[in-house]
Amino acid sequence: MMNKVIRIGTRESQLAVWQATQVKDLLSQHGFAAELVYIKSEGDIDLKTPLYEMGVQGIFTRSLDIALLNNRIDIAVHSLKDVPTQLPKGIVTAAVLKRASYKDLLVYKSEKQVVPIAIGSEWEGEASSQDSPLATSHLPLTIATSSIRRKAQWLNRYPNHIIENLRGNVNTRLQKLADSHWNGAIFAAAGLERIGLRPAHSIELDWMLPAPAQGAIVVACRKDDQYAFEACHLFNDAHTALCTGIERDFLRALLGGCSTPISALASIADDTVHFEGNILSLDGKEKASIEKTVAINNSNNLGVIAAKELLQNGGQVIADQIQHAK
Ligand SMILES: NCc1[nH]cc(CCC(=O)O)c1CC(=O)O
Repeated sequence: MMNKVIRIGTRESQLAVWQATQVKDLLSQHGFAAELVYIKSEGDIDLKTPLYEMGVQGIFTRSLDIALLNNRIDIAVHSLKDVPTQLPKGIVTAAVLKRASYKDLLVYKSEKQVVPIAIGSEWEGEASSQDSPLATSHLPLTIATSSIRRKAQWLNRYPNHIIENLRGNVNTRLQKLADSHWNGAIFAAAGLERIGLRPAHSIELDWMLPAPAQGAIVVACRKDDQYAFEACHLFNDAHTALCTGIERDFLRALLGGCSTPISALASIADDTVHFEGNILSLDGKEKASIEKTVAINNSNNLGVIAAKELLQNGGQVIADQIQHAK
């Protein structure tokens, strides 16, 4: 059985291929042969069952889910933050890899103009914007991102700034920034660092809370494929799996898979889990936050409990607003 070649499905972007190669190397280190299978688009797939019946949802993960269910690949490698909280029927998580940087990163044009604002740690948006020299002394920046979470958090802090839309994979987005008049654009640090494209003119946004599971890679396999599951589970990182599980429980309990400015970060220190989460209105004007620390062996329901508390403390109003706007 050890000579079976595990087929690793990946999308074709540089980042996706890097992540899939990482999994291939891990399998190889554990004595398993594997090969990459490039899955192009949904168009070339022969499948009779309507997607909604299979519960296939995510735009980034759908074609790989279908390839898995059609037995064209044995495992699929995803950025966990792109994976809908509800996995399709018949697909399970085989491993979550040790998390890289969870942070959001601002790539900027002019250091002098942008960096003091990006750091901006001496004031907190609405709380003290009157007495902050930063809040009043700078011209509004134009920042590019297509993430409603990043947009809402930036506008919450800097209400007079301008957010421009920026789509595409990380390579395209960097090029678009270079060709634009924008002051900067926001990326996941992990995405740029993995493929060696983090520019020198970039800075981490320590005040910005990441997307649930940002920076973590997940391996999915068919539920009945014990061989693939056991092979990949050898490099499952228990702490990352626990933290991203809490973050995704929080997301699911708040608004299911809907596209909403929801952020979450769980981290482990000694024997405790620290959790921070928030939900913002689309324009960034409204914000509700939650923070909790519990013992690690008491953290099972932390995501759901934090979501419930957040809903009771201003989160529900914001969630309703967003549902209404749809
Ligand atoms: N939404 C696209 C996406 N999905 C995963 C990453 C980067 C890697 C990660 O966050 O794990 C990115 C790029 C980005 O957000 O800039």
